[in-house]
Amino acid sequence: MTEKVAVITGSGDGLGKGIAQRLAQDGFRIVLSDINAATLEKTEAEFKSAGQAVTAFRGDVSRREDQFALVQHAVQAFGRIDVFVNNAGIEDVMPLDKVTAADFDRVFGINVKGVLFGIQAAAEQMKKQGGDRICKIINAASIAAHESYDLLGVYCASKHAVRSLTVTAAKELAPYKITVNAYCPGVAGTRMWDRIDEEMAKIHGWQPGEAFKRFSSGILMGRPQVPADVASLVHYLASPDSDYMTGQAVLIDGGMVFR
Ligand SMILES: NC(=O)C1=CN([C@@H]2O[C@H](COP(=O)(O)OP(=O)(O)OC[C@H]3O[C@@H](n4cnc5c(N)ncnc54)[C@H](O)[C@@H]3O)[C@@H](O)[C@H]2O)C=CC1
Ligand SMILES: CC(=O)C(C)=O
Repeated sequence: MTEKVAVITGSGDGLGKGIAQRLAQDGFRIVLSDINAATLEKTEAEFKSAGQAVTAFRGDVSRREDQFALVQHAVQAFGRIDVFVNNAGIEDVMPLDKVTAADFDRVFGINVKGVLFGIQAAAEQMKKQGGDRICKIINAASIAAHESYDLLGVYCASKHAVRSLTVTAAKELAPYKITVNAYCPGVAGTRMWDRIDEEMAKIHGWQPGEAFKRFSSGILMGRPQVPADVASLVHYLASPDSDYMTGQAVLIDGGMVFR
């Protein structure tokens, strides 16, 4: 049987890169995608020098045509798609009374429309494959999909929307043998948290690192997470072990939010 193929958006850096590394170790052929050409090229070169089967596509998940072009690129390179990870996302740090229409559209354009377009593009291809294997769509949600935090209102609303899209897509795509689940990380020290920390410090007059420390201080496992923690869950969601699971938004946060 042909090797499986996984597409991961926002995989030039951060959690997406960690997920791509884990799925490559699991034997998937990897399609990297990111809006940032520099990190994308660097990550592709790292995968190639590790001898992994990889291709890269530069795209913006908020553009529907880019998501469909990403799927075309994957199929041209590797013939099929088994797993599509809608990982790319952005944050926004401000109180609700400061949010402009443009701020809202930027966050929802990437975090929500990006996931919707990814689901549409991936499902179209997976349906064509005819259900020969169970295919998996896996979305990045967050603890912010289960809880709502001050200064992160629009971001939290966008991640609640991702949870909802995950359930609807699971219901609509089950007849085609496509499962749809989401992973919900907690606090990971990626560039996203560097930016959140910087913005919160400006608003509260805190020292650099303080917001990250405050958010991480109650984690039961005693440390913030690293990309490999999140990638372990995505490994499971991408594997046949999760074939009977769909429509779930699973927390992987070291013990922060309990649902
Ligand atoms: N870092 C954390 O603590 C948490 C992150 N998450 C979610 O996990 C996902 C990944 O987060 P991080 O790796 O921390 O973020 P990050 O900011 O470190 O990396 C995100 C990657 O996505 C890319 N990207 C941004 N906008 C894009 C677009 N329009 N099209 C394509 N690629 C784009 C960036 O260039 C970057 O490589 C996001 O959806 C985020 O909301 C969820 C919970 C916690
Ligand atoms: C970045 C994130 O998802 C948070 C703060 O929950």
